[in-house]
Amino acid sequence: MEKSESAVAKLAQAAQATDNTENDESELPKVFDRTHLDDPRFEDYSKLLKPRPGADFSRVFPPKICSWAPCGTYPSPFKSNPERFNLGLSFVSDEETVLVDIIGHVTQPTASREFLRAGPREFISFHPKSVKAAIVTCGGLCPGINSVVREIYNTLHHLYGVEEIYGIPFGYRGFYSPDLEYIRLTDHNVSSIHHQGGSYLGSSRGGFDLKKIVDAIEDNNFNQVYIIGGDGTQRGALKIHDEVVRRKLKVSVVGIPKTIDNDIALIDKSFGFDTAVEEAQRAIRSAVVESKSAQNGIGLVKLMGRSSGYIAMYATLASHDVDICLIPEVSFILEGSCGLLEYIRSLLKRKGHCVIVVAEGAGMDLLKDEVDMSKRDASGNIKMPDIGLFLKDRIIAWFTEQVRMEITLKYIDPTYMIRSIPANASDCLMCGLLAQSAVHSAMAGRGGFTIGVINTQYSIIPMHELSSRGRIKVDVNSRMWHRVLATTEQPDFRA
Ligand SMILES: Nc1ncnc2c1ncn2[C@@H]1O[C@H](COP(=O)(O)OP(=O)(O)O)[C@@H](O)[C@H]1O
Ligand SMILES: O=P(O)(O)OC[C@H]1O[C@](O)(COP(=O)(O)O)[C@@H](O)[C@@H]1O
Ligand SMILES: [Mg+2]
Repeated sequence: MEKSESAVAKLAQAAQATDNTENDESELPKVFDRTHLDDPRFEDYSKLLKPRPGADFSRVFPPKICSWAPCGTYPSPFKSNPERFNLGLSFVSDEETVLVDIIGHVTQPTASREFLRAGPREFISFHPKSVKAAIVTCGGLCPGINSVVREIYNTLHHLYGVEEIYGIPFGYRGFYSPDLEYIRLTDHNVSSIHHQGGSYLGSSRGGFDLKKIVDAIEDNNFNQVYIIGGDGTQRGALKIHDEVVRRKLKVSVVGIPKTIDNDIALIDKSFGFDTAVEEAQRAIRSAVVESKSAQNGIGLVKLMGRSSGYIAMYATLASHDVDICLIPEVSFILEGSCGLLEYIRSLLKRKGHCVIVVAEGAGMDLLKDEVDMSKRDASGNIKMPDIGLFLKDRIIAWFTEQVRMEITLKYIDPTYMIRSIPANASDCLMCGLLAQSAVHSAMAGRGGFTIGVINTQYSIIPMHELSSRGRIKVDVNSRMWHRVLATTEQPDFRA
């Protein structure tokens, strides 16, 4: 079959012939007429499924837009053109779910929350020519943001045939700031952004104004809004979704979790985290070299992690060279026989050198007098004093003034270097799949959801499921933290 005769082309012709507006969807080929909101088929599919025998499963599916705004139903372009779109061979149905809790116990009944599995659907709720998409990136940088933006564009444009895709500049404020212009995304301007670190669209903290943002969405006729950001951003995305539902707008609000800190609940890992941990190895290796090359050498590396120590923990485990790992979740004391300083002295005596990794949020109780709760960034995050510099000064002072021992301490702070680089291969892969999953789910008419990887499966998570859980922290009773203690052999620095 000639490409011009493909189903996509036919859909496109039909759409153009009807002036591309939502109201003209009635002119487009439809599989069934699902525009009546009282149609029982609009019900959340999860309610129609029978419970699994002998199991306590809790299905949590995101809403379908057709439950608050009229939608059509169209065949996926992959369905009617299998020779071009192999994806049509692997449709995912709304009966496929992903279990959150997969570790069982022989004496316990199986029970788990259960989310919808992401993937292309056989039928879609947006005619591709009626889609006007917006993509926004908020919060701190993270490797892979550009890969996500580019793949959302590519999936919308090249797989579904969507023409109008815009980037919102500099985070939430970009929706409404008069001095900022939306960026029309094209093959040309996104072609190589995945090779660059940072955000091609720009990002920012603060600037969340619900009314102005949803007014902008409504005034500009955006009907798919992809929001890439961390916990704060996702909380904002849920508010936008709720307001969209309140106004009964046919808009799919989609979250893609982003944070370098990997502290988002439920999901296996956030994109960019692997890359950051890998880049942190370079700093740790430098610290090892410096410390080993000096008499009584100490290498001190500060890594990101304002409220959680995942980067420090994984970087420590990956390096196998770290003697002490300090994270926000575990308090420590400096002085005394159980203190950090005495332990450093014992390491120098035993090994001649030592390497310390400290997460930026560690030891805040030691710095509590310096924490000024009124000093916050635009998103309300507390500006914290520098634990790395504090430790450096205290260690040098203690050895010089109290122990009277000559040491060489090299302090390495790669903070922004680990997040400003492009994503590594495994993160690039994840970014691509997250973006594709996000687009497939939005095209299928879901709204108010976040895409995440759960037990290696790409899943559609209702936004409130993430927002209600907030940021997670390292569990100091977990096997992972116990592995850190086993690898470093560090003691408990608590009195
Ligand atoms: N509770 C919230 N409700 C609405 N918007 C929020 C909330 N918290 C943060 N935001 C907005 O989300 C964006 C990013 O938040 P921030 O905390 O800086 O980064 P991250 O999303 O990575 O956690 C900012 O524009 C901020 O104004
Ligand atoms: O200096 P900035 O840009 O505020 O970013 C620093 C902070 O951002 C973080 O990386 C987390 O923020 P995000 O969740 O936005 O990625 C922290 O670990 C770090 O303290
Ligand atoms: Mg945050």
